[in-house]
Amino acid sequence: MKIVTPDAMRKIEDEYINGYGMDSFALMETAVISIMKHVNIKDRNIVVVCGFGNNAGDALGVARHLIVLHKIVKIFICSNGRELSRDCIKNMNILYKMNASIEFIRKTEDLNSLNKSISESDVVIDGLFGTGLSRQLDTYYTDIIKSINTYSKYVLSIDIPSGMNGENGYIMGECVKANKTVALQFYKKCFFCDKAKNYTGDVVVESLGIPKEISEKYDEKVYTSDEITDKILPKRNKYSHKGTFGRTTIAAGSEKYTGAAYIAAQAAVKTGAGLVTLATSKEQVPIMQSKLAEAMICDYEDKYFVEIIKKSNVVACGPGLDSNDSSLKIVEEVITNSECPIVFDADAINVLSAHKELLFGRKEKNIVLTPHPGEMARFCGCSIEDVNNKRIEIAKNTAIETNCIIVLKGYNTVITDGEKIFINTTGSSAMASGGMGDCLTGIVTGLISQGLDPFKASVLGVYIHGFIGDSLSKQMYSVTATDIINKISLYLKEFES
Ligand SMILES: NC(=O)C1=CN([C@@H]2O[C@H](COP(=O)(O)OP(=O)(O)OC[C@H]3O[C@@H](n4cnc5c(N)ncnc54)[C@H](OP(=O)(O)O)[C@@H]3O)[C@@H](O)[C@H]2O)[C@@H](O)CC1
Ligand SMILES: [K+]
Repeated sequence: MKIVTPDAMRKIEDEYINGYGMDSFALMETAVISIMKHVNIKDRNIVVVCGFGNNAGDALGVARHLIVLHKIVKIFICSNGRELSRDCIKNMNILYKMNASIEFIRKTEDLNSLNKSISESDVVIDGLFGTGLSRQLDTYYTDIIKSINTYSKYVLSIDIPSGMNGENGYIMGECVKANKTVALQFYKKCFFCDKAKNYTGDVVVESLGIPKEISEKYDEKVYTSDEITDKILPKRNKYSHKGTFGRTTIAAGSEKYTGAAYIAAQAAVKTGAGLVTLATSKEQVPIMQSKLAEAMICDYEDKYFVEIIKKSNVVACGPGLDSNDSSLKIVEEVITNSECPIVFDADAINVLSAHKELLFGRKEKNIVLTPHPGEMARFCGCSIEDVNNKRIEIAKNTAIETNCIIVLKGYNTVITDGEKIFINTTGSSAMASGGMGDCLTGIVTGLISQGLDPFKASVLGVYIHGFIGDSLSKQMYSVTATDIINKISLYLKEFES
């Protein structure tokens, strides 16, 4: 699904109303009806907190429907003297005719009534600000938001939790902590920023029926990954043989780290890569030979290592490497001897941070870097906090700068080729365990090996990795990389075209 900025949303709405002749109040009523689906019919006492724009207009429409359903509804308008939007006034006038309870919050003392009503309510409908919030809130508004957060039992936010900047997720002084956010028509970009989940609660998107040709015109090329993950895995032809599914080399492991190489190689095997060779350190060879039944093993010093890279359809490099000179040599060998796609992970990315020039001058955009925020920060020369605050921008700029595909891991992994951006929606903290990144590298590599282009393989690989984790975590308290590996081929069936 598409993800939009407030600016794009405004343009889409404007074109629909002013270009196509859609009635703005009818559009607001569509929003109202879709928000109503998320109000628990058992709730009796409802407080509706409104600002003065169209977010408030939506909230007033919701209030009207709730009154019709015989709910006890208290409406608070928090406009701080500002004139209400046209459609907001329309809804308010209908409410006056219906003898609805409407109070204006004008001064600090008025907050007492708001606090009391909220504490007696089952649910608060938050219609203070939506996509229109553009600057820091003053104390008039931060006090109202504090009241909601202090006294409410349950909050349903309309479009965006009030106080969150729809573009970058910044908290503009204070922000409503919603239990659920009903986003209108599209996900808003802010939902995928660091810590947004603490404020949005569960997010649901409700369609307003805006025609696709309008939204495509203002496409900012940011999507959730389910936009392309459905049925993109090619069907396995019954006449295929192991060569059909590609030759994969995994350059992983060092004297120091053992498990990562095994996990990455085994994940590639289980994803369906045809012929997998693990190149590893000399000390690891006998151990890996006994552990990996379906992969061939060689060591980095072997002359076979370069030969196999040259013959490969995809190479993965990095899991369990060390960040020393011998790792640099391995990374150089991988890059200089291959035209095929490469997936660089872990210490290979750390090595490349100091040797970005190795990434330049490739004919095709077929290198995938899969950093976690720490590796991304090192690669970009910024702090982890910077990365977390601007995940989408940093991933995109790095993709443009390096001509690589970037998979910035973490909650809502960002996958971008510098043009399109996909944000992953699968996976959870149940998967926060060692080896998960190595497993992901193996899955992405295994998908590329079978002919998927590196960008699609990255989007699908991240999605499947989290999807399996989510499914397993319904029955398991924590999920390990081995749990995922054991289930990959079973779950991949669901993604077959
Ligand atoms: N898109 C769609 O298709 C549909 C959208 N709909 C709904 O409309 C919502 C957007 O409505 P909106 O544009 O009227 O803005 P809203 O969020 O109500 O804010 C109100 C005003 O606040 C102001 N303001 C900004 N910062 C401020 C601050 N710090 N402190 C004080 N004031 C501040 C700013 O005005 P300014 O002061 O800049 O003139 C702004 O205009 C959207 O989220 C959705 O719920 C649906 O009805 C139907 C279809
Ligand atoms: K809101």
